[in-house]
Amino acid sequence: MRATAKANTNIALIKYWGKRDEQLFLPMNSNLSITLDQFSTTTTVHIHTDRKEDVFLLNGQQEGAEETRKISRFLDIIRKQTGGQWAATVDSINHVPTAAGFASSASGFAALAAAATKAVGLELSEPQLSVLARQGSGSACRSIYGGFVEWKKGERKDGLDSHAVPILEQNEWDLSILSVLVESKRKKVLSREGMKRTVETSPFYTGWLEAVEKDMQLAKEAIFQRDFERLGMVLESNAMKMHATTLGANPPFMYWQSATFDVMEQVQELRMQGIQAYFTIDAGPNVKVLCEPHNEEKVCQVLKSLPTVQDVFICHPGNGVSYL
Ligand SMILES: O=C(O)C[C@@](O)(CF)CCOP(=O)(O)OP(=O)(O)O
Repeated sequence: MRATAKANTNIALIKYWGKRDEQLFLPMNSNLSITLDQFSTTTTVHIHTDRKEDVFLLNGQQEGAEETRKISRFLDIIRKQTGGQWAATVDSINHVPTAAGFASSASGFAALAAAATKAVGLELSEPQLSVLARQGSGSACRSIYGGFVEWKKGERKDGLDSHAVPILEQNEWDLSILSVLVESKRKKVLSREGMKRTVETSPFYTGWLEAVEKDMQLAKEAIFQRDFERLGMVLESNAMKMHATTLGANPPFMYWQSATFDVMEQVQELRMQGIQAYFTIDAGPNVKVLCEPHNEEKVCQVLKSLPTVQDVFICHPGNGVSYL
């Protein structure tokens, strides 16, 4: 038995930042993303009943014990549902620009959830698939759907109501998402560690939780009204608030590096010139700049001209998980 699935990565516009349950990957707040049409993972899962050990191949190379254990822990969730004794060979290819600092855990676990359940004949609904992908990496639950996606935080302790739901299909509103790769000087604090430390030690975290629900409401209204300026203002403000929380953590940390500031300032300069562009930043120095398609070339050319920008990748809203 085998199956292949493809999932695109996604960019959060309203951030998932903090867990209320570390084991089940349950978020403190609802959040919102755009699934991209680039940066995908294609995963093939082969099922073996004559073997006990899982094998994990990433971009053609067999991964070591630590990475394979993460995959096995995830597959154990499915094994518990199917009951059967089986092992898997997981063969994943990440289609992300080489040396690009873009997280592929979102597309990786979404593709794995889809391919593995298909391979063992476990028919899940999209919400159930999203609940499963979430347990690999929280943001992966959003990549099950395309376009604009909301991850509802849910209230249940078992997390069955904490999954993504589609807000707008990718062909209902075209935007340009420019992924800006900047020089990266130091090892970043991984998002899982970053949000844990922030929740546990930052006095600014309660302010984040008070503000994010309002940001969600404003962002959804702007999306339904196709109001790019209003969406841009709230997504940029939300990213700033998320990163502000890390400054109050103990020990404090900051994801931004000098090149990050160069891009932020350039985006604000573009707005001074009347070009609507807004930025968001995740757990690293790279910046994602959003603009309307008619400004895409101009914004891309200006960003590429910055000496500390290494590359710019143009994306648009993409589709959800698919089976090949
Ligand atoms: O994507 C967002 O909403 C915001 C972030 O990217 C900001 F950095 C966090 C993503 O966290 P993820 O990698 O999903 O964590 P996991 O559940 O611990 O695997």
